[in-house]
Amino acid sequence: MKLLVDAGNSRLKWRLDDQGRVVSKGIGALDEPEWLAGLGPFADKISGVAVSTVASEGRRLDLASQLARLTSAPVRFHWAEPQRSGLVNGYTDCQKMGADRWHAMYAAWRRSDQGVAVVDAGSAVTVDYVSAGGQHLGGFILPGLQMMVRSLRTDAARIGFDPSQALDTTPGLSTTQCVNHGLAWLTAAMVGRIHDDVKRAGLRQVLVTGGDADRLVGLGLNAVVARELVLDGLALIDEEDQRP
Ligand SMILES: Nc1ncnc2c1ncn2[C@@H]1O[C@H](COP(=O)(O)OP(=O)(O)OP(=O)(O)O)[C@@H](O)[C@H]1O
Ligand SMILES: CC(C)(CO)[C@@H](O)C(=O)NCCC(=O)O
Ligand SMILES: [K+]
Repeated sequence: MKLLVDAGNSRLKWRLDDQGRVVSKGIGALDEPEWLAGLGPFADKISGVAVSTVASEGRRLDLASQLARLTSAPVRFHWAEPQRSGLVNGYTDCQKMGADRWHAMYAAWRRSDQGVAVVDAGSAVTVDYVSAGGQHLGGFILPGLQMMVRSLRTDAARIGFDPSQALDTTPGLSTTQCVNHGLAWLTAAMVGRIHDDVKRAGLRQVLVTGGDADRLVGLGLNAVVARELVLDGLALIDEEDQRP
């Protein structure tokens, strides 16, 4: 049984796979080791752990010691790579790319033989384009929804509002509306830009993952929701690396 871990900046997602079958999964927080409790019953069946993380080095080491308390199985951290099975990273310095982006892109590349856009709507939002030939054409990094809400709250003294999941993009008539509609309006504009780029680059599909995936679809993103794209790519890569 293999434990897959996607440790993002705010949340951690885990999944237990056994020969391609999902045995169990969960969500936790890096700072709160409670998530490990859900794994207790499986601990002695874990034969290996694969991790994709974009957390700081300090938190990565905390995670490593949490995992060492759970299991003595080997823990493998996977990072962005220059290339793999036909997918070519467009970064000149691949080590600088977040592992989550590479793993999501790899899963997308393996499940589609056409050009694809990969959108990860997490703490930060990332957009990456991959041509039909597997060339990473580049991407974008933007603040995520909670990050934008937080910055308005923290850095603008007179902006008091109640955040909502509103998808209304009409002009607001109160502070709360102006903020919530503004965030939806901004996201809808991003969705439009993604559609333009996809058309221009001749990509055939958009895959979206991350905590705000449904919100993007709600705002018009023409995409297939792939909830665990990072874990899917991580699973494929770890499997390939373990093969003799
Ligand atoms: N139960 C939830 N808890 C926290 N965030 C949630 C929840 N449900 C949806 N979200 C949304 O998900 C976003 C965070 O997404 P996600 O959990 O994919 O991020 P992450 O993997 O921690 O971050 P990243 O990978 O970008 O560093 C937030 O902006 C928030 O709006
Ligand atoms: C952009 C995030 C935060 C998205 O999770 C992550 O992929 C990351 O920390 N990336 C490092 C910078 C880069 O990808 O170029
Ligand atoms: K993520």
